[in-house]
Amino acid sequence: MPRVTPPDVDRAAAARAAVAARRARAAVKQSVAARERRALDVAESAWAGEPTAPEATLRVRELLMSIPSLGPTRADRVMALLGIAGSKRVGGLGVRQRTKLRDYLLGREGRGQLPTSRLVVLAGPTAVGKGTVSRYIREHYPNVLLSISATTRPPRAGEVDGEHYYFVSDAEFDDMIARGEFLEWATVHNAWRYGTPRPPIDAALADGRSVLLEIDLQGARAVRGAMPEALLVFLLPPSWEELVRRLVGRGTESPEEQARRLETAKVELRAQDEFDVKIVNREVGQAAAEVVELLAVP
Ligand SMILES: Nc1ncnc2c1ncn2[C@@H]1O[C@H](COP(=O)(O)OP(=O)(O)OP(=O)(O)O)[C@@H](O)[C@H]1O
Ligand SMILES: Nc1nc2c(ncn2[C@@H]2O[C@H](COP(=O)(O)O)[C@@H](O)[C@H]2O)c(=O)[nH]1
Repeated sequence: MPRVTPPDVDRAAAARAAVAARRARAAVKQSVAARERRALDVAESAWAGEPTAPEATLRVRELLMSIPSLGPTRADRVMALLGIAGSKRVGGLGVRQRTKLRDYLLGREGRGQLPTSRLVVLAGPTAVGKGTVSRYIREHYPNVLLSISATTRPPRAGEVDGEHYYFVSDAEFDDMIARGEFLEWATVHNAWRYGTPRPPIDAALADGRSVLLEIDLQGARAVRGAMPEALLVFLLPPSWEELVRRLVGRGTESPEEQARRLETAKVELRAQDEFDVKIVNREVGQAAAEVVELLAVP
């Protein structure tokens, strides 16, 4: 039997402590995984059983908070991202919300495979400030990847090709459609065509980087169809009167065009509940910060 000298005793104790710590960490991990699995089981049995069953009457917030790493703040944030109101009960969720919650809980189970990036789509009525908020993000958050659309509209003063848009001819736009290069495209305000090039988005997401698109309502709907995992954000004005003030104050449209856009805006505002998250653009910096926060995967 080898003699154990004092330094060896220290080393042996340290090794035993390290093994114990590893085991404790593994046990904690297992119990977290078990509680995540349990949260999913509770949700599934709520949806399979009676609406009055205890699982069904449980609030989604409480269900989420049964997961050890989710405190009240993170649970609220997850609910906002999933588009679930704070008061909702598990059994009261609609089909789409159930799918989102299920995907979220399933994603947590295999945390290793959970995506680290996200596609966020920012849309909203004309003149609400989509362009202004996007510009603010471009200037103040250089790490955010903003998709650059192609458009057949001519550049405005100060706009740079390849930075604000890819300014292309009608024929070039047709070619891009034919080559299947767009994630979505649309004719906006009955005037020019705009499209989101898909290859840079696929590359960024595969690389673990989130991407922000600032597009119109038709585009947002098309993205939802093509990539249901995208997060759709609707930018709202503080009031209808303020929206009119912004459109008229911008002074880039004729009175006839303003009237036409305001009619479209009424239709667009009615679509707000199709979106996962709503942000009111009261102050540009604040709205931009809220959008940027959504680009991080919780
Ligand atoms: N938070 C805000 N407070 C006050 N004015 C704002 C705010 N955000 C934007 N604006 C102003 O509102 C006007 C419209 O903004 P912007 O052009 O960004 O809208 P948009 O949603 O991109 O419009 P469109 O879809 O018609 O291109 C601009 O004059 C802009 O300076
Ligand atoms: N469907 C898409 N809409 C887009 C895209 N890029 C921009 N837009 C929207 O167009 C209008 C007008 O933009 P403007 O810069 O000419 O004022 C605005 O609502 C944008 O959100 C796109 O790729 N697809």
